[in-house]
Order: sequence, then structure tokens, then C-alpha cells
Amino acid sequence: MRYVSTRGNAPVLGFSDVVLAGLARDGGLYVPETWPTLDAATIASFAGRSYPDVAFEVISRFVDGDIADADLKAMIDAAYTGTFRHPAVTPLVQIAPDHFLLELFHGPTLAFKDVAMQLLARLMDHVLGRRGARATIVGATSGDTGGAAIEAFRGRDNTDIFILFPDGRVSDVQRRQMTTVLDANVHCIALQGTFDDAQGLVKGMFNHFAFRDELRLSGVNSINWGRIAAQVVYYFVAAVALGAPARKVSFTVPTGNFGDIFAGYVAKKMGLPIDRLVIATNVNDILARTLETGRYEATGVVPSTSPSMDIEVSSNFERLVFEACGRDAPTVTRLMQTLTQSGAFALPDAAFAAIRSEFAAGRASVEATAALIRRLRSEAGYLIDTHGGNGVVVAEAFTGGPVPMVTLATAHPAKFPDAVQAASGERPALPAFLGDLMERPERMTVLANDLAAVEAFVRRRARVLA
Ligand SMILES: Cc1ncc(COP(=O)(O)O)c(C=O)c1O
Ligand SMILES: N[C@@H](CCOP(=O)(O)O)C(=O)O
Repeated sequence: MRYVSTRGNAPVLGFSDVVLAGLARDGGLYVPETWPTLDAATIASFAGRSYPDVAFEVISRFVDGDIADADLKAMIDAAYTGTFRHPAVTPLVQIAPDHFLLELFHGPTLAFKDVAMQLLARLMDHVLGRRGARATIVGATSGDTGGAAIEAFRGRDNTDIFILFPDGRVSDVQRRQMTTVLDANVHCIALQGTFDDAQGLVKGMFNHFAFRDELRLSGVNSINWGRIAAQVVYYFVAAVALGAPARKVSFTVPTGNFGDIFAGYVAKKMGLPIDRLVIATNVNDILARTLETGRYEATGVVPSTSPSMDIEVSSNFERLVFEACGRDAPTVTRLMQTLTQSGAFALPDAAFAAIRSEFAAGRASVEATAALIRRLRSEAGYLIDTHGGNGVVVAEAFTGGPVPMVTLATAHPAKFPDAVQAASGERPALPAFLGDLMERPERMTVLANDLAAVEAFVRRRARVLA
């Protein structure tokens, strides 16, 4: 399996190199040259098997021998055995006759990011160890990626990790999950800007080749194909539990950077019979507007009660545009340059039609999500977080037919206690192992939204230069 860039002008790489590369050198994102497929009998055989077993079946199609099967199996087992607080790893919960929640928050930092990050850290460590190399990881977070990455990479000898988060725009729990980890290889940067600014700086560091090569940069955001590959697994696990491949299943995904729902699209490309893929946005609804008008247009991010979805530059949308444009890399390059220059681009007609044939979309206001949280608590006895709540609000417009709907519950409600309490009257408690989180000492550095300042900070701290 080889990987090509969405912009067509970067080296073609194998899986191990793609996992270390993060962003492609032409500014694009790596995707498999062709989609691996699983036939119906193979998908049916997943029924009743453990999460690590299914993960190996799916992920090995993307690794394609680049890492020995025995090593890959061992890393998958270690990632998903004993690290998640539920034996099923990603259990399903029924909230209505035809509506299920896929709980993705049973990992160490209580968000779906743990599912991929627990494996990605092991994969990167393995590849670096094999090469006797070190890397400097830079990542941007709107709240959850950062904590999951720090937890997965803390204390590792081969990597230093620098996480940029928007100062004052993540919840206290999210911030403390990052800033209270005091291992020497962990560096938290409270950026004076938005998540889009943070992501822009990360991409700026990757596109500054002298810096990128000197620091041996790697990325752990969903620009990294390893993240997407690991997230594909739970679509298979959930759909098979509900009767696939004999029965179609729909998914609604709370969306920001488009990585999670793109993983669903990949599962469909691989042969999983997915009926609808529904994009759920909050008030930052650039993707819902794009699905309506064909025009991707930034209007400015507004803080909401679901801060992890407060995103306008939705990185992985580029992977979908690449597919929808018939893998025409020059067109993707032109559209992305237009976005950088003017803050907007118009999808070509055929690409717009292709996207609308695969996806639906909707938005959830802060008020609608608060009402939903209250209703779900009183009617179903279920306390959902604001991000999953956005998903359910949007999903309910698509339920009622013969196809079951699965909404991704992407975070534990205790990550957003104030918003969940304001909506439901109940303050969700952190699990016992995080009981003293609010008392632990914090360490972070506040930096301006300035590439040179961030690069200087990374250069001063990175052990790769020692
Ligand atoms: C809790 C939560 N839900 C949903 C999302 C959106 O996921 P994605 O960025 O993959 O679209 C995020 C951030 O990524 C998140 O942290
Ligand atoms: N919501 C995310 C934003 C980054 O997304 P990623 O999946 O590209 O890492 C976060 O919580 O940080």
C-alpha cells in the first residue's frame, strides 16, 4: 500500500513513513493510492470478535506488511487491552428504538481521540525505535486531541511533544488534562488565538522545511493517516453489531476537523454498507453551509458550549475534496490556495454533487443541544456531553426509517461539567482516577500567535537537537 498526497507533489510513501510524516511536503494530506476492500463474508466474520481482533483485520489492510503482522498485533493488543474502562472498548447504547450512541469516551482522557492515539503512539515509537531515530511532535488542539496525545506520548524517550491550545477556549478539565502532565517530554503552549490559528501554526512549521527537517517534525492531528486508519475500526465494530453487512446502518458524527466522519467514509469505501453519513456541526457551521451551497466560506469562529468543535479550517475536508474531484490534485491545490488567499472556495459542480450524494448535514444551536441534554436525561436517563448532544440533535432529523442510526458520543460529559450541569441540572463527576485533577499543579507557556515565537520555543526545548 502506497500513500499519495492530495496535492500530488510530494513523495509517495509507505505506511511507516506516512505515520511519521504528518503533513505531506506539498502541504497536502496523505491518502492510500487505492482503497482496500473487505468482502461481505469478511465483514460478517467480525461478529462476536474482540475489538483488537477487528482492529487488526482493518488496520493491517492499511499497513500492508510495512510492519510485521506479529508486531502490529502486539501493538493493537496493548493499545486496547486494559487501557479502556469498558471491555467492548467502544460500546453501543440504545436511546430510541432505531437510534444508538457509540460511546467513544472510555479511554484514559475521556474522548474519542484516545482510540487512535493509544495505537498511534505505539506505532510511532516502534518505527522510530526500528530506525534508531527521534522525533518532535507538534499538534494543535481545540481540547481533546492534546490531552489524548500527551497521555499517549508522555515519558517516551523517542519523542518530545508540543501541543498548542487556544488560551481560554478549552474547558478547565481539558486544559488540566494537558497542563498537569509534568513529564519532561511534554510541552503545553497556551496560544493567544483560536484553534484555527493553532492549526495554522502547526502547518506553518511543517511547511518551513529547514525547521521541519532540523527538528524532525511529526504530527498527531488527524492530518496523520495513522489517526484515520485507527478510527475506521469502530465504524465496522458498530455496524456489524447492528447487523451489517446484511443490514445497512447510518452514522451521525459531531464534526470539526472532519477526521472522524472521514474515517466513516473510508469504512464505506472499504465495503461497509453505510446508508447515510450525517455531518453534525455546532454554530460554527461551515460544513453544513458548504453542503447547502457548494461554497466553503469562513466567517469567523464563535465560542460555543462544544469547544472542541469550534473549528472553521476543517483539515480533512481536503481529503474528501480530493476524492470528490476524481483525485485531481491540481484542482485541489488550486482550491486550497484560494482558501488561504481569500478565506473561501467554490466546489466544482461535479464535486459538489458527489459530496451531496454521500453526505447529509445539519447544525445544532447551543439552545437546542442544551434542551436535548435535558430531555435525554429525563426521558432515557442518559447524560450526554455537548458534542455528542450536537450529534443527537442533528441525527433526530434523519431517524424514523428502517435503517438504524448510530450517533458518535465523542466525549464524556465530565469534560464539560459546567455546560452539562447548566443544561441538565446534574453535574457529571470525573471518574475516580481523575478525582484530584483540579488540585494537580499545572505547567504551560503562554505564547502569541506568531510562527517565529512558537518555533523558537520548540527549538529551545526539543531534545532531538541535544
Ligand atoms: C469531543 C469532540 N467531538 C467531536 C470532534 C470533531 O471531530 P473531528 O475533528 O474529527 O471532526 C472533536 C474534535 O475533533 C472532539 O474533540
Ligand atoms: N477537536 C479536536 C481538533 C483537532 O482535531 P484532530 O482530530 O485533527 O486532531 C481537538 O479536540 O483537539
